[in-house]
Order: sequence, then structure tokens, then C-alpha cells
Amino acid sequence: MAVIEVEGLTRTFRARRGHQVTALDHVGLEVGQGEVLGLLGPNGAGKTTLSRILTTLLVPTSGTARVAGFDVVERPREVRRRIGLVLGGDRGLYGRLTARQNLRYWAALQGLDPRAVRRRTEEVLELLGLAARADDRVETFSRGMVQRVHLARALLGEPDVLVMDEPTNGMDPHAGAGFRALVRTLRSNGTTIVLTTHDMQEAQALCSRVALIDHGRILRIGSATELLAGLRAPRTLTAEGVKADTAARIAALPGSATTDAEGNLTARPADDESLAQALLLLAQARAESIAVAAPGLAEVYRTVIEDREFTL
Ligand SMILES: Nc1ncnc2c1ncn2[C@@H]1O[C@H](COP(=O)(O)OP(=O)(O)OP(=O)(O)O)[C@@H](O)[C@H]1O
Repeated sequence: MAVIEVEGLTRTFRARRGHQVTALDHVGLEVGQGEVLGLLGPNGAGKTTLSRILTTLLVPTSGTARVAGFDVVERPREVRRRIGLVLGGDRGLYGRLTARQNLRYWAALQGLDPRAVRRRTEEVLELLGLAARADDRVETFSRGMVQRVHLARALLGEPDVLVMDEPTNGMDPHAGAGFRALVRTLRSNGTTIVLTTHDMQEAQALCSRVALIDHGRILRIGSATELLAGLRAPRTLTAEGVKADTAARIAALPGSATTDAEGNLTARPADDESLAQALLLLAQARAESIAVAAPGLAEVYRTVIEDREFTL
């Protein structure tokens, strides 16, 4: 059975001067247990609106959403008991309280009994590597550590489902890697995760499937492999030490190519023939660090979303 079931989900907002904004437009999707579904899309696509509806913070205008079989509008308490929300940035924590105090406060608010509050707070502090700083005020924490407190907070109630809205926003690469390892552990323990991110590498590394959302609609949904199979996405060719004449000849081939002032080339040849010609030109000109990368989610995103934006 799907842990999350969304059908015909629509949410409109009344904007200024009686104007209406359709943040979600008949969205339908299912997420199975232990899946990590990535929500990708430009600013204003509707990702946060979907996350807020799933976590019962916002009601839909029409359509339905169920979490573990419970309707988010009719059974919000049941849903809240099973779902955790991880927000990015500074929202939702008290800077003047310590990490431990914040977590105890939230645990009590979630209705855990006092003994469970203590036990569970210590467990999540340990799990997230926060035990050593547990008695420091959150306002003294780095962004990466604040994010870990956010995640700790969401894990207090041992949720079956985690909804994460740009959780690694502002984390350095090291903190980001630690966070990704944790998501993998949660996933292997059967937690279902909906993850909003603007980081394509993160989506590629963590998500079993991604939904590409724009203007409140799901344009594509599937695993990276499935999305790539349905798409003629170009490969990316990079090289260093490329002189202006070589750069110009590569730029003249079908596809796109840019070279910066230091001679770093990034090209997306339109077809195999152009790729072969570009490689030959680079080899003849003795360019350095020549590499060809297979298309990934970044190319899917570029092709599905950005090209669409361009033609709208
Ligand atoms: N409370 C609100 N009142 C009016 N309009 C809103 C409200 N919340 C969202 N919107 C509008 O709904 C649309 C979708 O917004 P949403 O925040 O869901 O996008 P998003 O995909 O999460 O964007 P981002 O990547 O910037 O976080 C936008 O046009 C936004 O301006």
C-alpha cells in the first residue's frame, strides 16, 4: 500500500487585487514505504504548498491527500502522529533555548509522556551527533547544526513519513554529506521521505524517484533512469586550457558551448557526431582535463523545466 496517496490536489490562493494564484493544479501521486521522493521545480512551483498540505498545515481547495491511509483534512491528528516536517533555515526553533530544551519542548508539545520525552530527546541528540553541544543555545550553532536540530525535532515522534523542505540549504559539503548518510539510514529503516531540493546532485544521490513540478503541475515523475530514458538529454563535455580558436570551432558545432576567460570549456553537443568532432578538436589542441559526463537529473531538469520556461 502507498504511504502517501494524493489525488486531484488543488490549492488556490487569493493574491492582490482579487487575482487568483493556483499553487497546485490537480496533482496526483503515490509514494511507497521507504521511498525517497524528490520534489524539484523552480521558485513558486508549488513544492512548499504540497509539503504544507501533507503535514496538515494547510488545507487543499479540492482533491485529497492521505498519509498512512488517513485523510489530511478529516484525520489531521492521525496524520500528525505519523509525519515529521523538516524545514530549512531558521524557522521553528528557539535560538535562546539549548538544543536539548528545544527538543524537550517540542516533544512535550507533540504529546509524548514525560519519561518518553527524556528518553527520546537523548536518543535523537545521539543519533544526530548533537549530544556534545546539547546544552548550548541554538543561536550559537552553525547552519549545519541548526539543520540537525530541525531533523532531530522531526524525528522525536518516530514518524513513518518525513517531509523535508530544502533541508541542506546553507549546509557546507561536509555537513551535507553527513545529512545524506542519515537520510539513507532512515530510508533503509523504512521511513518514507518527501524531499524538496534545488540541489540536483542531492536529488540524484538520495531520491528513488523525483517529481518535476512547475506551475502547480507534475510534469514528469519517475526514477532518474526512467526520466533519462524518455529524454534525449545531451552529455556534458568539459575541458581546461582551451584556446579561443578551438572554443570558437566547438561553439560552431550543433549544441551549446561556453568557454570562460581562463579557458574552461563546458559544452553540450547536440548529438554523437558533434561530440566526436568536439573531442577531436580538443585533442588536437592539446586541451587538458577533457571529460564527458553522462546526463543526470540536472539535464532532465534543464530540458523539462528550463526549456519549457523559455518557450512559455
Ligand atoms: N499564503 C499564500 N498566499 C498567497 N500566495 C501564496 C501563498 N503561499 C504560496 N503562494 C503562491 O503559490 C505559489 C506556489 O508557492 P510555493 O511556496 O508552494 O512554491 P515553491 O515551489 O515551494 O517555491 P520555492 O522553491 O521558492 O520554495 C507561488 O506563486 C506563491 O506565490
